[in-house]
Amino acid sequence: MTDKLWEIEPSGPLRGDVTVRGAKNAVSKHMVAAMLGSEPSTIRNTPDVGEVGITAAMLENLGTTVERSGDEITLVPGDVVEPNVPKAFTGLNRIPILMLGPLLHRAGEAFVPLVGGDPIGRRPVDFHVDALRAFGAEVTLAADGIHARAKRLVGTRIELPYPSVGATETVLLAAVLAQGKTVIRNAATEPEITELALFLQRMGARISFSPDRRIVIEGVERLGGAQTRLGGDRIEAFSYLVAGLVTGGEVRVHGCAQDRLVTPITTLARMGARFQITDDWIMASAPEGLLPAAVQTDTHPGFATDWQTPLMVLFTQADGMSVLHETVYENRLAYVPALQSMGAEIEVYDTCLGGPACRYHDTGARHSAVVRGVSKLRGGDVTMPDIRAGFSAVLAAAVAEGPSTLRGVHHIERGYHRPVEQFRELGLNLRAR
Ligand SMILES: CC(=O)N[C@H]1[C@@H](OP(=O)(O)OP(=O)(O)OC[C@H]2O[C@@H](n3ccc(=O)[nH]c3=O)[C@H](O)[C@@H]2O)O[C@H](CO)[C@@H](O)[C@@H]1O
Ligand SMILES: C=C(OP(=O)(O)O)C(=O)O
Repeated sequence: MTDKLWEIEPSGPLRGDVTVRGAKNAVSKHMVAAMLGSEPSTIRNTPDVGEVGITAAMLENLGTTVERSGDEITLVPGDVVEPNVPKAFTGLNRIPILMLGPLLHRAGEAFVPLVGGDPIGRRPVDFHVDALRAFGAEVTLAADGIHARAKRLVGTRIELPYPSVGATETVLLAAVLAQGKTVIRNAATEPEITELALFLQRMGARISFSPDRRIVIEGVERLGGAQTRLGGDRIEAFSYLVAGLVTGGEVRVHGCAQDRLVTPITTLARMGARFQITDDWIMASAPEGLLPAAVQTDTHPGFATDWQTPLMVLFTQADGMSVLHETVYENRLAYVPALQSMGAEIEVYDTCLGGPACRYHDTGARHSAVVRGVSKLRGGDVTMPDIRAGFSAVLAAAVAEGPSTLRGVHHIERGYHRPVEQFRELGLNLRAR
């Protein structure tokens, strides 16, 4: 495949305003939830990203009508539901696995092809499969995907081995129309989970959050439609704040509430960033330079794994040795060689540095990094391996001396809202070809 490429010239400090919309993952998951309703649903503040097109095409194939108008998406569930997600969608994103529960409710059977998403670890779907079996579904794993069948899902008790975001969503989407009560223990608590649960509650679901990562769902007979406006993408918001800091500039991010960024704002403040925060925007600058830090990624409310890649580039510009311990995905540091090729002084280790041992100690996975700053980065010719690593490559190119060529731009376009326009507005000398 010939992919688009971006050419980036040194541009100096990035300054200005960026507005973020709902997150790519949140939009897709609300679209899947809308399949459960017997009336239309509308989602507002949706971004222009490749992910939405992929999910919309899947839903259209299953019999849901998807209408887009500006930042609004309306979903009209069809009377007849096609239970098979076409194999043409194999590997395009991770959303099909979330469709199993809704398809079982609507059609009594389902097939979803193998899911993809970013190549940042093994990313098995065993928690999803085990959960659906606990609801009484007959699930068969095939070489090309997953088949499932169930006359009626029945509420159950599920303890997730790890607070997986996707598996928690699978359980929510299966439980809301299941017969009886479902209790999820060790559930994920990311803001996207809350946002999805609120949407389902508007559709008529009975969901309560209990202490200690427990969610209780009482199944109902029918869900209606709902309308919502998505909260701003916390990954994108953080990434643009870092774009300002790493280049010695100052970016003001609109559209993402402070409560979605509590942990990383404090991380950046400890590194020397100064913040101005209002109800409408957040702005960060570091006029006196940046200090190093030790950060460990974690489930919410910890420091999210998706914030890790821009932080790594920021570490290269902090004055001293920083440490990063990635505990969510075993292979999320796979992009480091690209930064090294641009002059970043980063060493990766298979031990758990800068925090307690995680699931990956003793596995040989190279999931910790030590970063020496301040490094002079030089322009490079880099292929983006995934969405968040793609953004980090843009940041490295923005800081580098000399021009850079970035390939694999479709990764960024899968999830960032109009990135070329946003970066150009901030003053980045970016040519898209
Ligand atoms: C489409 C989407 O929403 N993607 C997000 C979602 O991914 P996703 O939902 O795929 O991530 P999970 O929270 O499920 O994964 C967390 C960990 O659990 C493991 N696991 C998960 C499920 C399973 O059945 N078995 C298993 O072992 C994964 O390999 C990983 O090590 O949450 C991640 C963690 O916040 C984010 O980085 C992704 O951007
Ligand atoms: C890992 C991500 O996405 P996905 O799960 O869709 O691969 C991400 O958004 O950072």
